[in-house]
Amino acid sequence: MVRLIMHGCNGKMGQVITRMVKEDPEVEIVAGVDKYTGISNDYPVYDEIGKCSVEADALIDFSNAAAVDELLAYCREKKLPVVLCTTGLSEEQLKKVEEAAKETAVLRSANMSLGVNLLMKILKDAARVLAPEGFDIEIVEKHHNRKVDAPSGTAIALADSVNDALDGVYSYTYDRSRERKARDSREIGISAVRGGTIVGEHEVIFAGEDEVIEFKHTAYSKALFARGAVAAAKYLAGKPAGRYDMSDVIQF
Ligand SMILES: NC(=O)c1ccc[n+]([C@@H]2O[C@H](COP(=O)([O-])OP(=O)(O)OC[C@H]3O[C@@H](n4cnc5c(N)ncnc54)[C@H](O)[C@@H]3O)[C@@H](O)[C@H]2O)c1
Ligand SMILES: O=C(O)C1=N[C@H](C(=O)O)CCC1
Repeated sequence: MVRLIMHGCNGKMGQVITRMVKEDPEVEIVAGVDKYTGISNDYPVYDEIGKCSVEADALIDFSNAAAVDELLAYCREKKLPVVLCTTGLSEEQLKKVEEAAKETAVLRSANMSLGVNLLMKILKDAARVLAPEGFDIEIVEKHHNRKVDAPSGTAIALADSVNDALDGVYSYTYDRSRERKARDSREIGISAVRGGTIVGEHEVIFAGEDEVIEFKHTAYSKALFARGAVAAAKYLAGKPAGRYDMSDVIQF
């Protein structure tokens, strides 16, 4: 049995995971952490990570970027493997993720779904063929009206995946309204749409002369991300310190 701490347990993802884990005989949530304590769960809930002294094998985090520094310090100190799913982390926080991974197992992924992780792999091949042929690359993402970070972590991860395949020479453009000039050939445009209850859509567009190729992933339910996060926690429990990602968990 893998014992989990659910960080952000009373948020949307935390509650989807809470329900999912009840049906899974291989995992158990032994404690939750959330600064909002107005929901009753069948495990103890602490309003700050530092107050939780419950023994666990792994921690899943779906919270808020502002909570991540304290969380990383906790996981480092306890040598607790952490599945970090919160998006919108700053450059400084990403460095702290690397530091934490020297002392405990850290799996950070902006998107826990099979489809997006496969898409990242496929995009590398597409980019290597299409970019030298002059195709422009644009990413459009759509999410629900409660999302606080933009662009999505997934959109940035998709752009990084493409850029890695192109020797990292592309820059990212998030806003075209400030300058009146045509796009540079070595840029990836990233646009964010927010509205209603859209769970998550990502389109990567390669636009060339007289032809356009589009790759699209649509998430229809948050259960998709929850399944990936629980699988990641099972994988990470007992692993040595280091950086892991979803390609370690998902066998393509
Ligand atoms: N990696 C993925 O596949 C994936 C999928 C969905 C969402 N996300 C990301 O996960 C995060 C959470 O998403 P959500 O839809 O569940 O959001 P949400 O706002 O519904 O839930 C976040 C929860 O975290 C709690 N929280 C905030 N600050 C806290 C703190 N300091 N300590 C403890 N708890 C704190 C909030 O009270 C809230 O209950 C976002 O960053 C989102 O982008 C990632
Ligand atoms: O609902 C969210 O918030 C999501 N966030 C992730 C992101 O920023 O990429 C993954 C999709 C859902």
